[in-house]
Amino acid sequence: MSEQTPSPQVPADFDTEAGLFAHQKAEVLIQALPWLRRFSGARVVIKYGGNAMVDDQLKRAFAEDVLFLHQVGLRPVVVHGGGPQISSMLDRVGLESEFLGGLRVTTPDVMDIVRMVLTGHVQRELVSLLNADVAHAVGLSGEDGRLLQAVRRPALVDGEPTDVGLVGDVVAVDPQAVEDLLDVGRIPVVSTVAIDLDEPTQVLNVNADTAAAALAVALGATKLVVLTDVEGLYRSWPDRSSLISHIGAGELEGMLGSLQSGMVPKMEACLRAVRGGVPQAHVIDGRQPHSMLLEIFTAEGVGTLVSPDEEDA
Ligand SMILES: Nc1ncnc2c1ncn2[C@@H]1O[C@H](COP(=O)(O)OP(=O)(O)O)[C@@H](O)[C@H]1O
Ligand SMILES: CC(=O)N[C@@H](CCC(=O)OP(=O)(O)O)C(=O)O
Repeated sequence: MSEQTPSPQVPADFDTEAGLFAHQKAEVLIQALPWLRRFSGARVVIKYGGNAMVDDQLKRAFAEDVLFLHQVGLRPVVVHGGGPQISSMLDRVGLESEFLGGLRVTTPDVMDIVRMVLTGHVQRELVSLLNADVAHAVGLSGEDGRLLQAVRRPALVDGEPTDVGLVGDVVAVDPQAVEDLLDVGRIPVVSTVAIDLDEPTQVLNVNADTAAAALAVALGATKLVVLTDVEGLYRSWPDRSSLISHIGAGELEGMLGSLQSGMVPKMEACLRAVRGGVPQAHVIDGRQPHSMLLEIFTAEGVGTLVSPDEEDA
């Protein structure tokens, strides 16, 4: 039997898996250098939405990106969602999933499931993926060290405040538990279950986007990156030609009233972050493998960048 030889059409310095020549690989690395310098030591809060956790391969690519950031000297903090995962578990146990004004109606039974799915399932899975080779990641809930403190809030339905049960707004953050982990080189993975400031043994269900923004502000993060299941913010959703690559806080504030569904808390979160002193907030497509690396290490970036207006800066 004759030995297999590489096809003569493929040059020796071409990596077919990467689709790059050796000199192109070197170029990619060189181009990343200014960004590596700029973000060395920077805290980056990454919000990983439940809708972006589409399949195992994408989740692994997400973990690789976080580990890459950590390895090259950034300090990533992962805040995860899990809305679809909560809905699916509620369905399995025969409880209803109801949303009012974008917030889940959260009875005590639903709250038990929210806490169980976020801290016991989604967080554990992400921590395991991040620790597959080296033990860097540690999971915590907003309850730990009173990290996320919330007060109960109603939903707005046709402008009317409507009770949605055990749902809160994060009004205060004690970032010490996260700081402690960062100080010893860990990657914190945060589930967004908050404590009720008015009744500290009670827990509240909070939107993961707004919790991530509050944490980014409290940590003095350099960036908030929100991964979701669209390319970014569209000016006239669902017109795919209307993707906004850069928007200032003032203009975004003017747009908030016209946004729909999941984009409302996401863009409110970006606004809250930049108005709270985070220099850049991004919404990027979590369905694209390695979108986070493209956003952080290329001049073009990807998705939608929200920056503070001059007066906020
Ligand atoms: N202007 C807009 N631009 C982009 N997406 C929008 C817009 N308005 C509404 N959406 C919807 O918001 C969704 C993202 O929010 P959501 O489903 O809550 O994501 P996640 O689970 O990642 O938090 C998109 O998939 C899209 O259907
Ligand atoms: C109050 C409220 O609605 N909380 C959300 C929390 C999870 C979340 O925000 O997850 P995503 O980021 O995947 O949307 C919920 O129960 O679905």
